Amino acid sequence: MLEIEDLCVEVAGKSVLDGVTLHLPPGELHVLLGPNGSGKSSLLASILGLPPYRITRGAIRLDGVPLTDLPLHERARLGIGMAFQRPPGLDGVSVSAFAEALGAGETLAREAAALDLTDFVRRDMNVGFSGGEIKRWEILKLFLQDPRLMLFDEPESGVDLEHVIAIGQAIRRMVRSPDRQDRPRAGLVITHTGLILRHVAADCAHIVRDGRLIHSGDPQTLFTHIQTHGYSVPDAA
Ligand SMILES: Nc1ncnc2c1ncn2[C@@H]1O[C@H](COP(=O)(O)OP(=O)(O)OP(=O)(O)O)[C@@H](O)[C@H]1O
Repeated sequence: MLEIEDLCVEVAGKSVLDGVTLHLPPGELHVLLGPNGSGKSSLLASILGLPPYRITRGAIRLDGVPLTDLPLHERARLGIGMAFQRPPGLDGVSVSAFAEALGAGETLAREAAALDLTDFVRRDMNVGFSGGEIKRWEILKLFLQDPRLMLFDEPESGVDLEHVIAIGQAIRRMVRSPDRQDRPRAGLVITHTGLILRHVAADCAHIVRDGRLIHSGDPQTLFTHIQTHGYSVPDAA
């Protein structure tokens, strides 16, 4: 599904990713762990094609299709979607109008209830939403967009414990189910707190440090290791 090979990325003249290789098979959910400023969000932004991240070496492929020269809108058309950490408010674009434009009215009714957002459907997207409400809406937005490759930037940060369960279950439901064309999905989740790990049944975790992917392994084992030893390579700890 997603293949990242030897990826090097610069932003504002500074190297933020240095030789990252990561393979995400169809149907799987992987987790990115790492200290602040290590390059996790830069990796998601580079997959989606957000400016100002500049790929200087390496490749990103979705089902064998090279992405590195494609603009953001073409990557979105190929089926890449992201739940953003700090999305802007969109005055004049209501949640229900957005869903209708995507032909996803039924999905909105069903998933808004699951994410406790039923009362939000007439409101403008992210306008006046609290921090936790934004996080839930970003998950619901992905249900409406129906991407194949789902990127989640800290989906549970600032979310109360009850809604972390709803978000985790929604992520699991989305990633484990096929898209509307019956194709398998895959997901990549950034987490600091690890709370989401209890609910998403991740297949693999990767530690990113100083722009490098330094270790991959079982998510719960790596998270327990980090809580005790920090973001070191487990074998060397
Ligand atoms: N637009 C930008 N301009 C300048 N520096 C940037 C820009 N975007 C990212 N960086 C820098 O790149 C480095 C990696 O940032 P990134 O957001 O990818 O880290 P992160 O691992 O997601 O961190 P956190 O856990 O704090 O969210 C940081 O030092 C950051 O300041």
